[in-house]
Amino acid sequence: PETPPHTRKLRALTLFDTPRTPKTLMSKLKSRINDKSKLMDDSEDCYSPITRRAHVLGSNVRASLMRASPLVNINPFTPDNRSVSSKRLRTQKASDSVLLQDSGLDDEEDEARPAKRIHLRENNISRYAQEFHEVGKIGDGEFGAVYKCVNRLDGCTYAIKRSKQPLAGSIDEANAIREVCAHAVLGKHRHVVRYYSAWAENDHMVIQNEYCNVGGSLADVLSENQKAGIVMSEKEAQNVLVQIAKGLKYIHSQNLVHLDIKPGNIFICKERRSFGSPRHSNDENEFHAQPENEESIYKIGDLGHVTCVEDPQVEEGDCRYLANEVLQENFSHLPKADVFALGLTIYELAGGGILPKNGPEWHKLRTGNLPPLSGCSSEFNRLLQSMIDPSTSRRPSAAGLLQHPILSTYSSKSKHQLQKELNEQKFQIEILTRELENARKAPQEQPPVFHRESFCVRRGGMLGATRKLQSSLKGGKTTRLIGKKCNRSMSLNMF
Ligand SMILES: Nc1ncnc2c1ncn2[C@@H]1O[C@H](COP(=O)(O)OP(=O)(O)OP(=O)(O)O)[C@@H](O)[C@H]1O
Ligand SMILES: [Mg+2]
Repeated sequence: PETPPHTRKLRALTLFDTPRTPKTLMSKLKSRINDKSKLMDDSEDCYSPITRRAHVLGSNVRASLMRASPLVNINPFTPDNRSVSSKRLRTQKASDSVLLQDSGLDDEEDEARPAKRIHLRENNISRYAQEFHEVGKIGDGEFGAVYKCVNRLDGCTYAIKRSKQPLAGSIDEANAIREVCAHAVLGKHRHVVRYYSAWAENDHMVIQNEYCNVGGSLADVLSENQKAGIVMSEKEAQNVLVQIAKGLKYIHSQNLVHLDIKPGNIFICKERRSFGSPRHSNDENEFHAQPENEESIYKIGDLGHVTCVEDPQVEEGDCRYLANEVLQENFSHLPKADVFALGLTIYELAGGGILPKNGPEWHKLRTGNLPPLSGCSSEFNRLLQSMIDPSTSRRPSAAGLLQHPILSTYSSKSKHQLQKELNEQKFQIEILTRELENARKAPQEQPPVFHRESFCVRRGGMLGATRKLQSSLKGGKTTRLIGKKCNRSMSLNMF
């Protein structure tokens, strides 16, 4: 290998039969040792950063800080708080005297606010049993167990992740809070698992997430395929690659990185193909056998390792997918470490076999030496090879991957799909035109009535027609929009 890993780390790597890297193991060990002492003086721990700062600021400022800072955690991943934390980083480097002269109370207050203010045990509201009906366990990870649950009130199904160990005061607590913060910031993308809420019960973190209805991860698909002697087709592997690259592109656009991309952290949803869906079933791009009206949506989950690009707090992920530069503690190109992990994930799915946790095979992969997949095209093999290139500058970015010629068919709509969508829109326009004619002919005192379809078309770009309809609404007398004179089957959700 070009850059041999640190020998101490290398030795430790071979000692444990676990995908966790030595750094993770050591930090866990340390946290357990520290746990007892932290538990003994919890209140001081909670406020110690404030107290420390307050000594510098004087008693008046201390009093204001205690009054002004609400007891809430600070999400380190929101853009506002990221700028505060990088500011904090800069000011830490400056001398204390300069800091005191330059800062007003507001700045001092921002800097003095610790990221973690509420400890899990202070938030012990029992919700799980009260609010959810547990259907069954759907997964088990290093950190937590995941249950399929139905919310008693809204009747919807969720995946609820509960930490295995009591967390208060441990490093796992910080990680759990990090996972929640990351979810709260990133939960708005089709290819990232959606977050609903989080709370603590008996020192355990509980996270309520979107339930990915296949009820497992790509690791489960992989092991089932391996048992059955099946290998995922190149087209399906490309489909997974595109979807996860889209999720990563979004995460990276927020200046965050996942750092634990692997089949076990990619969850699957089967969705009905919606009206105007970009996927299509009857053309040459169909990639696998599943009912025509269903498609697989792959989502990035398990955000327990997410960190900021600018001020990274790196907790290494599974060592089988770990880029060498991260092991070497070079954190200057972290998004490319996600691309590396994705490359090996896809390689494994497409028949590359079980990945090594250490040893010469592990190092060989880190030199960019990827044995070609026999069932796949040379172009696809080359693409995977580039994703694990030892040079981060030669590795494509997540956004760059989506531009790759062999993947572009998955990233854009086909001619067939565009034609289909155009026909659907023409049909909707025709319906709206007729309704508009009828509305013009109708007697003045009758309020205009819109079908649900009208609304759909308005959203589809029928601005002119809508303006006419709006003006006919304004011009009329004050009318009851919903009720007495309206046909019950009509809908008026227009504005
Ligand atoms: N939202 C979800 N929908 C469906 N299944 C899920 C969901 N979240 C988790 N699972 C299942 O639970 C398993 C463990 O979840 P997750 O990876 O979040 O836990 P973890 O303890 O953080 O894992 P790790 O060992 O990677 O640290 C997953 O591999 C998956 O099978
Ligand atoms: Mg996981």
